[in-house]
Amino acid sequence: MPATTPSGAPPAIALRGVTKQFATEDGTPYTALRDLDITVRPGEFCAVVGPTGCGKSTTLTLVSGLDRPSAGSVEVHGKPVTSIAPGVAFMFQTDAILPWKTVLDNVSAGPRFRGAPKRKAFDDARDWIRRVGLSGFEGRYPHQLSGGMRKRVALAQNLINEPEILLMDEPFSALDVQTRAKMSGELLGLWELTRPAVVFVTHDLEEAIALADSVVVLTAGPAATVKARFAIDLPRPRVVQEIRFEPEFVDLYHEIWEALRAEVDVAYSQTTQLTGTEER
Ligand SMILES: Nc1ncnc2c1ncn2[C@@H]1O[C@H](COP(=O)(O)OP(=O)(O)OP(=O)(O)O)[C@@H](O)[C@H]1O
Repeated sequence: MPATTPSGAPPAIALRGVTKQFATEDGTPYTALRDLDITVRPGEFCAVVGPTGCGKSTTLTLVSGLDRPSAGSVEVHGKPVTSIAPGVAFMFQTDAILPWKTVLDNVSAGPRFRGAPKRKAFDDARDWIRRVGLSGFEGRYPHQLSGGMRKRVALAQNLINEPEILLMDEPFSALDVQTRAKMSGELLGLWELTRPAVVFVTHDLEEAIALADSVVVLTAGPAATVKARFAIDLPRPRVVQEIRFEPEFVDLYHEIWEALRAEVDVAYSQTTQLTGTEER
């Protein structure tokens, strides 16, 4: 695994030999991740797929600094992650926007927290609100918005801070299929503006291929690790809703699904065995 990118800069993200164990109720450790190696270049869009419960969210948590590995190293821009790192934004499955604040106040919260003058923070927030297509909704509260609109607020709230790294944990999974495809397309357009390195966790292989420069497939847990990494060399800019019909896309889908299917089968048989045991 290279220690630097071809430009000589360290990778945006480097997980090397990472193992993560959790304590269980009976005191025995549960090994969620084992010997995990993932590197992401500055500006790279990396999608992580794997069967349910394999450790995708745990991987993001380790990069964010919200938790520490049991063994191995996690580095951001060549520096060990010891706490929540500046320049790293995290977008979760559930909305993290504040219900008692307007769209404008939510989006300007980051710059204001960092001490930007109110006027500048509001001007920048209005710019980002426009970029995510919400001009005219500055004074609305989150409960007055649709799910897709709230995701747009969350995107603006993150991107206004111009993060160098954006961690996304199934950010659009709560949306209906059409809104989800639309949001994925919009995400790519917004990503092009500031080009953070992205780690995007998803269950949806089509979404992963449509968005990413690379797709990492994790094995089924326990002790999940990287099974394979695929380069997605489809040209950009991409039209997310249409790229899935391209022959190159279909070929990649078949190739990656072969790797993923075996792990999904393992995870599924583990769950059904567990269920069977419980029912006996
Ligand atoms: N704080 C914790 N304590 C104990 N076990 C945990 C903890 N966090 C995660 N785990 C376990 O680690 C494994 C990986 O969890 P994780 O949430 O990272 O998987 P995932 O791939 O994101 O799952 P999903 O696809 O269902 O969202 C699971 O078996 C989970 O139960």
